[in-house]
Amino acid sequence: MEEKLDLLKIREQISSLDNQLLGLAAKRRELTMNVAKSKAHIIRPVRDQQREQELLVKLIQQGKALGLDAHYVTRLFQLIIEDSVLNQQAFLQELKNPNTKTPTVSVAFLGDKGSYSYLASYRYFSRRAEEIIEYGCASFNDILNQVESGNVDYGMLPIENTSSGSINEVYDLLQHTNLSIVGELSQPIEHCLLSAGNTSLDAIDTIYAHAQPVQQCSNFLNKQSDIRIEYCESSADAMQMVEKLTQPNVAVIGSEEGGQLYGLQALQKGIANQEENHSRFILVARKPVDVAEQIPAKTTLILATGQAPGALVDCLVVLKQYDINMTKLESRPIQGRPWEEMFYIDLEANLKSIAMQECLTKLTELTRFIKVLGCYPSEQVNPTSVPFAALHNE
Ligand SMILES: C=C(O[C@@H]1C=C(C(=O)O)C=C[C@H]1O)C(=O)O
Repeated sequence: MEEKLDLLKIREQISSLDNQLLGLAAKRRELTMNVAKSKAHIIRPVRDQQREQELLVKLIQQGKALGLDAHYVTRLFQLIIEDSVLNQQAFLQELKNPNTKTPTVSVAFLGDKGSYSYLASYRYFSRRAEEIIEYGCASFNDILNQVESGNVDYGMLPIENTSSGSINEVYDLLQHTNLSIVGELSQPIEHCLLSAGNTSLDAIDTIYAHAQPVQQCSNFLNKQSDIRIEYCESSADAMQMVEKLTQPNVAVIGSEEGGQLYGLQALQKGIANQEENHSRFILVARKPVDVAEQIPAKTTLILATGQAPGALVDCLVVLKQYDINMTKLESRPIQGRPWEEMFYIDLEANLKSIAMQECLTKLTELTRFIKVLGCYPSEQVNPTSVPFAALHNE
């Protein structure tokens, strides 16, 4: 009895401390927003990795004195710093594009509540809007139509995945749209096998899923004998189906978080081929945005070269001349022109920079067709590493 009372008391103390930690995290966030305001005036980059490293080394030392291990302190503060950087970026981006700041945004995404695109939309706008008007669509094409027609403000589209690669259908649609890419988001995709009610993996003979998760979980699926795959238009459709059927022999591939919206439970977690399974999403809108100078920017181009030897190399040499790093190069066939390719290129550059403008002029001379799909803030915040000595007591 005494032990039980003690447990309650200790838990109360823990909860009270957790609440204080949250209060401190909120205060820290407020201070970093003041830092962002100062950077807006003096035009300094949001990221200062030297300051981050100094901060981490000091915190590791202070943590050690309190009995906290170096890896724990590092991970904790890398997460806090990532949040700080992304919030500062969102703030400066709004300052640069005041017309895009609205408390309510309407977003088109694939599927219904609980789809991966739905979760990505909420995550992206959590720092940027107070309310989302959801617009679930049946296809990628429909998402673009909804934005193009002015029915919704934004469209969220998956573009690539660390297991299954590029999403070709989205690349092909981008060739013909007038929309601009205005943002990106990388989201961990944690596939689970979900079911309605009590059942076991052995009892499952039918799995409902979208084609992308099926590809990304092929190793797990190949190991299951006598399983039938029922393809659905989105993971949300698949989850709705399994919720409706409520049978012990059916399951669905989806996220645990999304499955909760349909009362589904995880029979098995982490079923993707790669443990680190991430998808990159792009956000499209009718008007392009300018990226604040303090933020690392990406520019996406599509271009077609002539059929001459080394034509693509000539374009890449121009990038080298202007010291512009390319983070992705993808090629897709051009409809009606057999064996000719359209190249999609992601560059680490701000479209408004002198280097990028000069580079574009040169590329235009070298290509048959060139179009800027958009310039947007890079959301990739690679954690600052700490020196080996700081981590290992030296
Ligand atoms: C808050 C700042 O901006 C960024 C975030 C940091 C943080 O959250 O501690 C540290 C350095 C910068 O990368 C700053 O420059 O001080």
